[in-house]
Amino acid sequence: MKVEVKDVTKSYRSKTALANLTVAFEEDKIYGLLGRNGAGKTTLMQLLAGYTLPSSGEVLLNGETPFNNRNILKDICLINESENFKKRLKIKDVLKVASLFYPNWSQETAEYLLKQFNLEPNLKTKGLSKGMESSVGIVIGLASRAKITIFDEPYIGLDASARYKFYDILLEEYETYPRTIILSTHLIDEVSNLFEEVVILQNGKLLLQKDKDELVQLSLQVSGKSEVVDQFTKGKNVIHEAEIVGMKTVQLFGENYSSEEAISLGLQVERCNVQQLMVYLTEERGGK
Ligand SMILES: Nc1ncnc2c1ncn2[C@@H]1O[C@H](COP(=O)(O)OP(=O)(O)OP(=O)(O)O)[C@@H](O)[C@H]1O
Repeated sequence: MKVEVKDVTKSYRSKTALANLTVAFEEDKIYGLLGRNGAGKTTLMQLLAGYTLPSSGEVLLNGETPFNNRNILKDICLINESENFKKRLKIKDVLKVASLFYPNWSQETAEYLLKQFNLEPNLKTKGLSKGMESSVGIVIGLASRAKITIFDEPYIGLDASARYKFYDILLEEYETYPRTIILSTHLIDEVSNLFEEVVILQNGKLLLQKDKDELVQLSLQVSGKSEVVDQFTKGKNVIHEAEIVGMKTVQLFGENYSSEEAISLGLQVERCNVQQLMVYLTEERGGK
């Protein structure tokens, strides 16, 4: 399913959450949707899932607007950080309701995942811990097999081992039944291995959209004696630097910087990771 966001602005009274945003998502890819607090990620995901309408511009899924469009919404599943299940229902009833909504629903996957997350289907959702609620959301998201599955910080309250279980199962599921997965997260280090493409929002605008490996290849981190580092980085696009007692570490971004020259100068060289790039590229001091 083709996802196009065309020149979308979304305002809440005086606040502009998204400003003339144009971005597209391809079929069957895992996207990392990243950005600082308030960058507009949740707003974008809610627009994609038809929860709300843009103030201007268009959100199109296979050429149709998702808002109030059952034909399209059956293929989109958005799991939020705070899923509000009807408290009277048992877990199995919540899953039943979801299964009626999503035509590709896999009951087998749902049952497998319940076991993986140690969820007893007869438990009422009323008494669930935060982590268990998150697990139910994850079960729904994965078992829906919706063509577009969106997770907005889905693991609040999940401990590290449950989160790693989620990442493993997500990848397994994706390999068996490819779909478009959009993952918004602040735990970038944990999740970035899953991303094929990275979309970074900043102040409601698109800062960059790139293949994850290409993104990392465009970066270079060099460390060593300050004067040698300065000699190497002169004229290059520095996105961050830190200096302690005559030693400097500098991150560069924007070109396929050759590591050979830096190594020949005796500098230590490595690529930046996605988390570093998100943080440094969105620093308000304009990158420097
Ligand atoms: N319902 C709303 N009413 C008023 N302002 C809102 C509303 N929803 C979002 N905003 C504002 O729009 C901006 C973008 O918010 P959004 O939740 O989309 O960002 P985000 O990137 O998901 O942030 P976070 O990482 O903190 O969850 C923020 O300034 C937020 O305060």
